[in-house]
Amino acid sequence: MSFLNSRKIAVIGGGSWATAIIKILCEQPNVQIRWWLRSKTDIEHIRKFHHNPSYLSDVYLSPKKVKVCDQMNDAIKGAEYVILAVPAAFVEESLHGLQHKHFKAKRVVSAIKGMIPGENALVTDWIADKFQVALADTCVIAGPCHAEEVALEKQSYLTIASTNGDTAKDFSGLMTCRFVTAKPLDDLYGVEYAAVMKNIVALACGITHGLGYGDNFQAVLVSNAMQEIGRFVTALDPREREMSSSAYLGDLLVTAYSQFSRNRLFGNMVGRGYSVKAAQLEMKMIAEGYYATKSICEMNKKYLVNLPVTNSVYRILYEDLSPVHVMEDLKKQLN
Ligand SMILES: NC(=O)C1=CN([C@@H]2O[C@H](COP(=O)(O)OP(=O)(O)OC[C@H]3O[C@@H](n4cnc5c(N)ncnc54)[C@H](OP(=O)(O)O)[C@@H]3O)[C@@H](O)[C@H]2O)C=CC1
Ligand SMILES: O=C(CO)COP(=O)(O)O
Repeated sequence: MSFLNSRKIAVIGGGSWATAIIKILCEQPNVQIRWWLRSKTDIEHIRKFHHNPSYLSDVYLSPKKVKVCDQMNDAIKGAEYVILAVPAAFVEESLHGLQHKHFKAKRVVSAIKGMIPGENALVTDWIADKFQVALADTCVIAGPCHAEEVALEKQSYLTIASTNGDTAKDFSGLMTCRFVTAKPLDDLYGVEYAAVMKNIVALACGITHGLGYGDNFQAVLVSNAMQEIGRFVTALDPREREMSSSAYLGDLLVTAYSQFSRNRLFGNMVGRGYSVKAAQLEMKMIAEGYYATKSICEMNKKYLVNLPVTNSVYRILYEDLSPVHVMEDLKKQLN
């Protein structure tokens, strides 16, 4: 396959998910990936040794398919798809200096399960607004999938959601390989909000686990939380959707129960008595649910949906209330 015929993809972000996505894409015979990451030392290391020293360092990154770039412009120039894989809180800073013209004739893929803090915007909405990209030229990568399991080539499923069926189908093809099955779906908002909210639930699961609650309680917490996510998503974007499918329930389950979940780990530290600041300092990785909790609670001032789990996490993380007391209170609201 010549360079001219290859699929050109830019990946923005140097963390575990960006590294895993590149591994998946490299399974395609005909891709050329340009990868922007902010760390100059990581860039140098990847150029020399073809592994990311900071995240998923076992993953081999073929130099035939992957070119690392320290300039954002070089990464996105000529790309058909631009995949955003930095935590939501750093999207604005990472894309600083880019304008509408840089996104012309490109489709933007959000691999992010978070909201732009301060603006309380979904990443696809924010991109559409800020860079005048048509919403139909955006899509999201969702579904229950931890980067660490991709690195181990454990069978995984992804959902590619877009309002544009052709984009969802085409990009699903690029994300399907020996160990990943990606399926298209047309519910962009529902999938994106569910992916944001499941992180908050995983924080709650971590907190209760850290406090000493067991599996019996967590099952009740997760099933109540699933109803909560359904209520919120329906209030914002009412339509028929199968909430028990893997893009919604599946992602909630893996994040709530997996040893690899950053959000669960963060919550667990808070439940065991770490302050929020100390837990953040302890973790190199980012727990999106921390930011999402604030965004969803602020948004909900308008929608007034009953969100007992999200409100409880907010009270612990942002009002500095005792996790013990907040969970005692939550217990009375579950069924
Ligand atoms: N990891 C996973 O399994 C999955 C993650 N996602 C989503 O992917 C997105 C990216 O997360 P993930 O790859 O896991 O992140 P990680 O927690 O693995 O890595 C953190 C990333 O954030 C960057 N970062 C940290 N602080 C800053 C800062 N102040 N300014 C700019 N960048 C900073 C790091 O860059 P540096 O190394 O230079 O510090 C690194 O790229 C999130 O929205 C997450 O929800 C979605 C599905 C699965
Ligand atoms: O979204 C994920 C798995 O589907 C990753 O969740 P964490 O960020 O909690 O690790």
